[in-house]
Amino acid sequence: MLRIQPFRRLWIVLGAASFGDWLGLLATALFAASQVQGSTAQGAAFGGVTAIRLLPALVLGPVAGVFADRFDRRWTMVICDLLRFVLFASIPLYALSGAAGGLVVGWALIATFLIESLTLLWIPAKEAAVPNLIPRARLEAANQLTLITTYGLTPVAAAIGLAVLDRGVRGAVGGDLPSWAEPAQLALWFNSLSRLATALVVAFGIKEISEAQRGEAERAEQSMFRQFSEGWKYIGQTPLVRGLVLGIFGAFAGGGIVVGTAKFFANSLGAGDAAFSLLFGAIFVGLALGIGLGPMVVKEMSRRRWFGMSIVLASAAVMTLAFAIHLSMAIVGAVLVGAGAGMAFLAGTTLLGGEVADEVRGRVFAVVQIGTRLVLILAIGLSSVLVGVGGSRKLEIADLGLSISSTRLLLLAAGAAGIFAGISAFGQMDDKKGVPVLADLWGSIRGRPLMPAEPFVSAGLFVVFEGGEGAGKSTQLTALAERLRGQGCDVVVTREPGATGVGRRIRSLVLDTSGDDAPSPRAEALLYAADRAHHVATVVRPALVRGGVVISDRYVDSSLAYQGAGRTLPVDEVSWLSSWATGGLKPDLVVLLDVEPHTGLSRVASRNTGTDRLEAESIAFHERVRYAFLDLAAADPKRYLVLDASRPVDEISKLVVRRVEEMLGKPGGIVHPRPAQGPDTSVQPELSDAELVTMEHKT
Ligand SMILES: Nc1ncnc2c1ncn2[C@@H]1O[C@H](COP(=O)(O)OP(=O)(O)O)[C@@H](O)[C@H]1O
Ligand SMILES: Cc1cn([C@H]2C[C@H](O)[C@@H](COP(=O)(O)OP(=O)(O)O)O2)c(=O)[nH]c1=O
Repeated sequence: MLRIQPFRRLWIVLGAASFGDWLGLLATALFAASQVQGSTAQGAAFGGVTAIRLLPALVLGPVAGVFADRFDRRWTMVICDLLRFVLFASIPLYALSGAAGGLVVGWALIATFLIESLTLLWIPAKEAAVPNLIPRARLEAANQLTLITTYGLTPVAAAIGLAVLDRGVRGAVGGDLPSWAEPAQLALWFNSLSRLATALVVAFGIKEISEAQRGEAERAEQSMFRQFSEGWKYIGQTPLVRGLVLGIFGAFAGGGIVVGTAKFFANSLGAGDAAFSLLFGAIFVGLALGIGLGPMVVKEMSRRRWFGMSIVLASAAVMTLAFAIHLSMAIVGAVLVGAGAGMAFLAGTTLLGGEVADEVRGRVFAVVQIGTRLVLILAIGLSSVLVGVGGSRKLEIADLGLSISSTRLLLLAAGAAGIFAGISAFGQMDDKKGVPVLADLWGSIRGRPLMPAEPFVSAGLFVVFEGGEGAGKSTQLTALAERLRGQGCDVVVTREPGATGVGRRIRSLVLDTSGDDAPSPRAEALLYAADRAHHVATVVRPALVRGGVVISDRYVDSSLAYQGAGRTLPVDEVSWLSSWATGGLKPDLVVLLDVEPHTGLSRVASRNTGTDRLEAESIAFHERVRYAFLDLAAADPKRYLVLDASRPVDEISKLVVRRVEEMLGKPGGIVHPRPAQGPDTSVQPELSDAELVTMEHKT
């Protein structure tokens, strides 16, 4: 990642800036703690600072994103940072000037307000710019790096730095610090300088930010108000963005409730302040695990699905907290809450960056940023109030001796609400509709995510004949086709391999070769799959769409039996390959003509057409093939008609015809099987421009 120069530069300066921010936060906290006594006063101080941090969001929030989309993002960032440089430095400078304490505090509050306002303009510009600096496929890794730096490395470094600084300086000067060297002051100096550095680096070192920003012309044309309303329209009308926003807000509301109730929750476990810190630590460990290891676990899973699932995981973990009766349970729950939240955070940021078009990205990020602040603070505030009001009351459930505290009820409710938000977000943005969720998750973890079935509506009937050599497939197939044609059906008779031009060439590659020329087992499997892919795309699907009856001599099961059982390739891999080739198309009916290999092979021999490469295999090979077919039929009996192929031709064909006519005659038609699933070919779907941005530009 760091080999991409503009990104590297941005990462370094942002790391430094984030270090400064954390330093400032910690130092301010230290400072505040030493200044005020008692929980009420601390609460008031907290409230005051919170209000100051919230106010800019309310005032500036609506336009912050328009700024990032309308103006050059590089200059937006540079100007904001230069102003922040001045503002940060002004606080300790003013203090040094010897002004009265009250005035210094007053100016600190005003400067904080201004700095926060600038931050609100700066963040959407930065967030919207980053995706343009990196290839889409690397965006997730970039986000991982940034999130770990911002929430993992720098806060720890800041805490250590502050402790060392404090001790070191105090030790050196023998206890009494000159005022300029107080940690809070030093943090402000550092902050100020890091902002200057960021401004310079962005201005001179990352010109790419301006170059990559598109939509120059229309930015100037549209009025700001128009851009503002279009941004909202885009968010409201694009299911992906709607889902993301909903999910992120849900997650933050849940997180807020957890934070708001944490103190009481620790008490309800009968553990003290140490438990409180442990639980918080556990959440952080979980966050780090989720962000650091999440992508490795789910591998190629659809990021849209991962996002929804992570929110459900975090919320379910919040619910388990409600039932935790022991600290150890609560810690496991807290790790899971963190892991789910971390994964959702990573997936969400990556989706926002990668799938929201450049022109509106700033506005979308602004809404997310400001919305999350509001939701978080509301949730923390409301839940602390609720817990405070209801905390003392405990409902004793009869003889069980269980008690329900309002803390736990709140956690339960938060978890339930989060699950609801996760599921609705999932539904809004699912890019693999119809693919079972748990199977997809399991497949992804094993490195083989399932594939969404190709959109396709079959109006016809797809019948496949399977069986060993000489079982009588061609004979029966011809009989069935004649019968149906006689009834006026649109019948397409086809076969694998070799029904198409491409297929005929593949067929001769795979069957007419021998010795050193013969394809190896894996090559053979791929050749059959290639034939099948082309066959399905050009013959089978079009006929089915038209409403025809397609009758095929062999299909997927032959690969499973011959290449899987016969050649002993892993059957699930062969199956996966076939469903990739066919886009998941399954037959409506498989007629399996079961025959002893001896019988079948002797019929073929008496046909006197010579033997192909597979017919020439050993009897043991053909035995394996036969039992593989029978196993497949046993696993899905409804879809198979297994017939004893040693019976006379007419007897067999009567049974086949009866079954097919039954299927065709049923009012309501045929119940098509659910498509088979194979590998996911659309991991991060490259959306077309039309999907990417659905804003019309009417003049
Ligand atoms: N039920 C049956 N009983 C006896 N012989 C059969 C039967 N079905 C087919 N045959 C004969 O067996 C040979 C192979 O049949 P064919 O339909 O070509 O099998 P496949 O297509 O499965 O290889 C042909 O000569 C055919 O006439
Ligand atoms: C479709 C398919 C066929 N085969 C083999 C089975 C057959 O031996 C051969 C060709 O099948 P087929 O055309 O049915 O030959 P025949 O008319 O002699 O029965 O290809 C596979 O091994 N895998 C496959 O996926």
